[in-house]
Amino acid sequence: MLRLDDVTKIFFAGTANERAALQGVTLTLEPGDFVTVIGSNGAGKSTLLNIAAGKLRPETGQVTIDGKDVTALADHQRARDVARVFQDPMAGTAPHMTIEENLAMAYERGKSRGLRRGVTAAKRQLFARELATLELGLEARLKAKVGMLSGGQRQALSLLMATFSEPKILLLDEHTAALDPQRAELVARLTAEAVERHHLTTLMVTHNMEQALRLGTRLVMMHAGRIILDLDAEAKSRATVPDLLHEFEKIKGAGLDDRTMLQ
Ligand SMILES: Nc1ncnc2c1ncn2[C@@H]1O[C@H](COP(=O)(O)OP(=O)(O)OP(=O)(O)O)[C@@H](O)[C@H]1O
Repeated sequence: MLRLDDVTKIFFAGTANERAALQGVTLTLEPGDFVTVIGSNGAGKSTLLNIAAGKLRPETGQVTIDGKDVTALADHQRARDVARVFQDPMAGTAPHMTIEENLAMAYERGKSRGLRRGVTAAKRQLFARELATLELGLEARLKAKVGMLSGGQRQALSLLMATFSEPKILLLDEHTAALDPQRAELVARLTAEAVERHHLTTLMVTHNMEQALRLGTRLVMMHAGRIILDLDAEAKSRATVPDLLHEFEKIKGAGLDDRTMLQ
């Protein structure tokens, strides 16, 4: 469903600030794969998502979605196929619009311009049904402005907006990191349910190794622009946080000095 072939991304090439963010990364996600991505700061995780989303173009390599070469397509040209939830709960929703207007916008995402916009009675019913799955009572607040919601409620809504129109690829960029532990847990549970319910092909970046092991069907570890570990469902189910730390330690050579991995 999603294929990255030998993808390289270099920032400030040929200057003293040159940064090889991705170095020959090859990754294939089959339909329904839910891959969690971990790695130290600057490992290339966000760049990987940006390349998949079309926010960035690779210097070399190819990106394929559902058999179609999309390497040259910008993010808005992939909008029908790719949905994304960011770390910042404010990023995925429009605060001055109501819950139902936000959902209507997401519903129309990537559809042809000729389609009627706005909220019809049928859509309102659909939105209420979808909101009820969040179990946050938002189905009774369809006309509330999104800016009035808490960070956790807003992130749950962002997740719903990204998933209910069933994109081919779902990209989650540390989407629980800015929430308190209880809300992070809720959004993690909602993520697992939505991915399962819609059978979504998903890439999720997280700094939380325990979460990376618990969620998803496959785990990828990155370091210095490369994939250094790729665990399938079976290997992932047996792996522990100390195992992951050990792998990371091995690649870094002299002991673990990146505390951001320790969560
Ligand atoms: N827009 C950019 N311009 C210049 N350099 C960049 C840009 N984006 C990323 N980089 C560099 O590319 C490398 C990979 O960054 P990236 O953000 O992908 O890492 P990451 O694994 O997501 O890190 P973190 O966990 O800290 O978010 C880093 O060296 C970073 O400084």
